[in-house]
Amino acid sequence: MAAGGSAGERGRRAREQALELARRSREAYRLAGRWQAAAEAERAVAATLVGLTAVGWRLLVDRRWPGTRAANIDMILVGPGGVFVIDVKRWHDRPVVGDGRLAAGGVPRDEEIRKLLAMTRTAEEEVAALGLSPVALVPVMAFAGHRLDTRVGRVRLLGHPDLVHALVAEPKRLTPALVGVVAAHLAEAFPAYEPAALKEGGTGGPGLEDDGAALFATDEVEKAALESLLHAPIERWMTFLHPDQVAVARRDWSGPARISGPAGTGKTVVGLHRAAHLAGRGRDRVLYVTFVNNLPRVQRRLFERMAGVFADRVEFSSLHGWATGFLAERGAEVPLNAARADDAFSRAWLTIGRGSALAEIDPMPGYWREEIDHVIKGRGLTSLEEYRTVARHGRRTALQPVHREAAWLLYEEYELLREERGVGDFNDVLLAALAELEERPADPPYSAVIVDEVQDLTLVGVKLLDALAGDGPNGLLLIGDGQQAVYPGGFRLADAGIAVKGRGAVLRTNYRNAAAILEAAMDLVSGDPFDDLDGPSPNGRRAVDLAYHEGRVVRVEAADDEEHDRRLVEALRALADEEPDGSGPWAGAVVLCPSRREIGRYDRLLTRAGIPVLRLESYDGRPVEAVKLGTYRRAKGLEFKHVFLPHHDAGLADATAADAAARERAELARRQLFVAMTRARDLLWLGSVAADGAR
Ligand SMILES: Nc1ncnc2c1ncn2[C@@H]1O[C@H](COP(=O)(O)OP(=O)(O)OP(=O)(O)O)[C@@H](O)[C@H]1O
Repeated sequence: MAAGGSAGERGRRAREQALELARRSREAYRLAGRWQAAAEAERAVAATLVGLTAVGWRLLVDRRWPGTRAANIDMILVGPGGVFVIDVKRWHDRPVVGDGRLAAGGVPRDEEIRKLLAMTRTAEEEVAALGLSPVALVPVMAFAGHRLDTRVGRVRLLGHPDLVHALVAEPKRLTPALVGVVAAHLAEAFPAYEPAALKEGGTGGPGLEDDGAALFATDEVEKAALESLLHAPIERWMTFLHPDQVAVARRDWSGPARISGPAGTGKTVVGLHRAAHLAGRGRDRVLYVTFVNNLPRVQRRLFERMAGVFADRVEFSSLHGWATGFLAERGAEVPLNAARADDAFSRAWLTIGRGSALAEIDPMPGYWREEIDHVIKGRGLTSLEEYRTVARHGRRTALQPVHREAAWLLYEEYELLREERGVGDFNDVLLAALAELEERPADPPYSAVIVDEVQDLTLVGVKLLDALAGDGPNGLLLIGDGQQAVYPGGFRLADAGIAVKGRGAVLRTNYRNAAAILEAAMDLVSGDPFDDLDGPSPNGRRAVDLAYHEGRVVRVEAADDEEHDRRLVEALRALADEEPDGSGPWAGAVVLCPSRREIGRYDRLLTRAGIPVLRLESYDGRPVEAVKLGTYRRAKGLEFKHVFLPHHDAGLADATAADAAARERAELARRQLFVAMTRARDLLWLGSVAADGAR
């Protein structure tokens, strides 16, 4: 067929489509005219919005607000961008927003905002049963006779002429099928208003000039719909969760609360939705804290995509980052210098530790450094008397009084040498922040503090965040899983004086890992008891449901290091053939190593092989066409499509060791490897070298 012929055909189809849209819009406009009860302004707005129904949106007009006798919701519009709860205003005076408040003609109009938010919450409750998160609902105040595009908190304020463009430009959340489902559900929950109860409105249909307006609206709809195609759809969980997850995200807790559950069960996802929910309710900010440094960056980015409107109300920070900033504000900085503090410890070990009773239990200094970091300083102990009797949760060695005395002496020597050097360690930062906060509360306070990966915090860290949040309703939320603790030595919430009884939720469906991957990871730790903040758990085999998806575990046993590394590079290169969607072979891949020592080696190996590398320290969750590289600890809370663990079993060598310190080390190594393995969604590559060929 000649080219001109097909262009002619396309032109004919475009004209037909335009005519169809114009016809539907005119019909819709006539229909709008029949809403006798609606005020003129509402009809005009409805007539504009109804044009969107030609491109798959659903519009519900003048609906009853359940639970009230006379109140109505002007409009509920459901489209790709979510659910818009619309209140139409015809104000003579121009609406003005200042300092987060709405006014017109010098009169505050906050009450109108409050009413619209209450309506939106009712709609939220209704769609929560479908698993729709509150972030997908947008309260909109539409102003007839004004031009406007701004916000008060989560409420969008739009002039009538600005409506369509703004609503269509919202990022896509719902597929056409979901639009239908959600709209049908809302139509049932919010029945059409009974005519008897309606106020009198205009009677006639639109005049001729209005017909023109309707045609213009159609053009606008087409243009806006086209523009919306430019917005990539965001992930499903950013809008739809399991209804139980939505319930947890929206739950009212009368005091500190806790979300737990095994790896990959959506704890962070629920935490992020809860942050959005709480940010939408109050004027104060929400603090979202984790232990790992780079995780807040990734979480902030996810949150911005999921609930951008609240981005300035939720602060994402690492615990130490927050504490450092707080101390700086107070002019009470701690001269943190980890390297010089390490040096102070090494000296203390040489002079006091090495020759003491401690060497009977573990002759290596690492164990005792952890004892100081996680038990003595981590719990904020201030006297040997306290240390003598403290329960060392999570540590497997039984210390006799002589060992506790020796450990305390080592601690005192370390403190002395550290202070002589005029430097602080990470614990000093938290201790100073806690002391500062106890003396003078933070101002302005946060309405809520959400702590993710709480199992990795020290007792002092948790006390600090508890002091910051207070014990009011919905103030403190602790999210975590003791099975994934990657640091030794834990605590019980009771030690921090935090009571969460009756305020807990446990998530049990793993949405991340393919079955084979989860099975392999679970096998590794199923025999290990672990501590889970409110008490010990006898073994590591836990009941988890799986949201099915395909994936595999590849085990490679090489004869020597050289072969091992060669096969790693081959496996990474092979990804290039497996990515049919053109997203690039390496964007979803990570190579993880047990400690920093191995990182340089793999960086060089991959770079030499021409594979681009991005260290996890610099990763912020954005898709980058490079293999990510980092330690098991750095990978906390993250997930990747393909996870490669070279020499994955090298650290498990003393798994059968007889003495308690070695057993504890082996247990910790298994837990760290477990965390690394459960980062994998579709492919887990486990490299090892036959015993006689190992490095
Ligand atoms: N309702 C859901 N529907 C689909 N996917 C979901 C749902 N909830 C969570 N997910 C997916 O499960 C993955 C794991 O979620 P998340 O990271 O919140 O789990 P987690 O419990 O915090 O994991 P971990 O403790 O291992 O860090 C997320 O990538 C998300 O894509």
